[in-house]
Amino acid sequence: MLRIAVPNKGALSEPASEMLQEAGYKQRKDRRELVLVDSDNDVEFFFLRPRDIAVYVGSGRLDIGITGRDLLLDSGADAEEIMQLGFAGSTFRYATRPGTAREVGDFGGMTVATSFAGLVTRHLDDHGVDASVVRLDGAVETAIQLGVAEIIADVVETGTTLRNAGLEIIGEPILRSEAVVVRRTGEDGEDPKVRQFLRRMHGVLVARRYVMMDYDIRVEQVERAVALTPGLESPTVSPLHHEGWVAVRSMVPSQDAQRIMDELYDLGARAILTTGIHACRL
Ligand SMILES: Nc1ncnc2c1ncn2[C@@H]1O[C@H](COP(=O)(O)OP(=O)(O)OP(=O)(O)O)[C@@H](O)[C@H]1O
Ligand SMILES: O=P(O)(O)OC[C@H]1O[C@H](OP(=O)(O)OP(=O)(O)O)[C@H](O)[C@@H]1O
Ligand SMILES: [Mg+2]
Repeated sequence: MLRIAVPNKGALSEPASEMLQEAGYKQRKDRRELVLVDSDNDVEFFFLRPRDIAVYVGSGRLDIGITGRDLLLDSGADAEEIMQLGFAGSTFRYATRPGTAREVGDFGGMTVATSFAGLVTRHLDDHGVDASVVRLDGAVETAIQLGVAEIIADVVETGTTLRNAGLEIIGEPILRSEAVVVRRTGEDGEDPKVRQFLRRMHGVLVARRYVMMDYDIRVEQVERAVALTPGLESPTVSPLHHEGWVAVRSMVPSQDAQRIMDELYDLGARAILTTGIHACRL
């Protein structure tokens, strides 16, 4: 049975469970459930604190886990990223009150407050900066107001939290993060259960990002139309009863679908339809 760690709280929890559900796995109905066996799929889910997931996986107690890249790197656990999941995207950045510092090189002798002490300590060392790091559990923005630190390092999505606290971002992102699947470093990449899990998750990503597009077009225009809808491998072109016309079927990125429909229409395509993809294996 494949043993998978899933975030039980926070920004990663709901989107991770939604994605697993779309991939056909059973998910918990009650947030207090800690372990869930999905015997149909031969999988056991362990709902754990996001910060602890890389530690469990790195210790070899669990096969794989879903966590944030920032949490994985902060943990220093013996685990590595094997797939990007495209949600909980954020940057990890330094911020301070205007006028305090302009770049990491100015932090010498100052104190940096963060919930990601591992990441920050490493980043300061890499830049040869001698600053102290104070580890806090969350809401680190307030550390500056209360005089605990001059600088903070925290997760930034829209930047609203920092703006509301009167802080400004300093320098380039320390890293760009998103939800990822992790596995113990150097584990066998060919484990069929893990491969199947990753294929299912990849199927969800593709189903979310693409729609199926169908249209009818005159034979003379097929090449130009197909250039607009090349699909992932090659579009299906079938004869129509109406002579001189063909039907084309192809996957297109959802975000481009309306523009492509307009362009196909201008080429003379008609009966242009898009339908959602429920699930897929490529
Ligand atoms: N606003 C956000 N947008 C995108 N990702 C976020 C956001 N806040 C946190 N994350 C991501 O969620 C993970 C942190 O999860 P964690 O549960 O520890 O914090 P949280 O979501 O802020 O919950 P908590 O309420 O416990 O602080 C990290 O990978 C982080 O990058
Ligand atoms: O850039 P923004 O869109 O404002 O989002 C980023 C904020 O969201 C998270 O905080 P959360 O609300 O989870 O509170 P926390 O500090 O207690 O973790 C994160 O820690 C940042 O503070
Ligand atoms: Mg938080």
